[in-house]
Amino acid sequence: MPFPIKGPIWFMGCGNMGGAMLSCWLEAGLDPARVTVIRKSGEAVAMGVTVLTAPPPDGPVPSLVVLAVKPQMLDLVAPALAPMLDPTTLLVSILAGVETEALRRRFPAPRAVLRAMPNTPIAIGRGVVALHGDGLDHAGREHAEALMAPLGTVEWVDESLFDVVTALAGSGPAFLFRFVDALAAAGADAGLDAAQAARLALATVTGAGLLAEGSTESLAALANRVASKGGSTRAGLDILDEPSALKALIRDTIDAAILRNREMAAAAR
Ligand SMILES: NC(=O)C1=CN([C@@H]2O[C@H](COP(=O)(O)OP(=O)(O)OC[C@H]3O[C@@H](n4cnc5c(N)ncnc54)[C@H](OP(=O)(O)O)[C@@H]3O)[C@@H](O)[C@H]2O)C=CC1
Ligand SMILES: O=C(O)[C@@H]1CCC=N1
Repeated sequence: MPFPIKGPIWFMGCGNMGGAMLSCWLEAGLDPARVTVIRKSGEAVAMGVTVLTAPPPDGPVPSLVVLAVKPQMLDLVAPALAPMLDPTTLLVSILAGVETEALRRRFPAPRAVLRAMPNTPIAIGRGVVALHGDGLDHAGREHAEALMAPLGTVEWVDESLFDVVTALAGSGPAFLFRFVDALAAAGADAGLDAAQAARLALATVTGAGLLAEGSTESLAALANRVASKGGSTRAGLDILDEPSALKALIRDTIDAAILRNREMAAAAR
């Protein structure tokens, strides 16, 4: 399938996330000659991609700009970038917390603004990308979905819930990595070799995720398949299922992340 957007494509910032998005798109057939990356270090990205430390002063207006700097850098990069855009530019922002209105104030020209919240597994095309569009018609939404499809699962979310989806899916991989580490550490504390425990914990989580993905059964039913009545898994689940245990811990974790997203949103307003 041809890349869904024609014309020049700029990345403002190309670190963990910008870099992963770009790799996915190049793998999906994007011609690197169409891409300009603007990044502080000027470090090379991929063969054929132009890398600059400031927006190109002349040349064609970009059809697509991906904002992929840290939210705190927004006001540093916006003044030089905004005048280079016109109504035909699709502005995509992956900045946590920063709302459409805050983007529009800094980038008044683009007709369409797309907020996207990816997560790090996009690097292998198995991420989650939550989207909220402003100024997109039906065709524009279809283009946005096609643009993000190589990255993984794409879902539209109302902007009022963007901080929540950022906490759940954007931050989610970090929370899960901690869980896997905790599983491994508990195994090691109980006597397993630490490296072996780490391998087993990761393989268990990967296998369980794939099993759940391919199953029509609920997660509760899948857990019950592991836990025989009166058996050892049930004894462990009884600890996790205490009202003040896992659910409360995860709720506090997600709430803390949501709160921080809201603080960043307020700062950008
Ligand atoms: N990490 C994650 O899991 C997720 C992050 N996000 C969002 O993605 C955005 C980027 O995060 P992430 O990729 O992790 O961050 P990184 O620190 O990896 O990347 C930031 C990029 O910004 C560039 N940059 C910094 N200052 C400037 C400047 N003055 N001019 C131009 N470029 C500059 C850096 O350039 P250089 O590389 O040359 O130093 C780098 O390429 C954030 O807004 C974050 O909220 C969203 C979802 C998930
Ligand atoms: O921690 C952050 O700010 C971003 C948001 C989602 C993942 N990383």
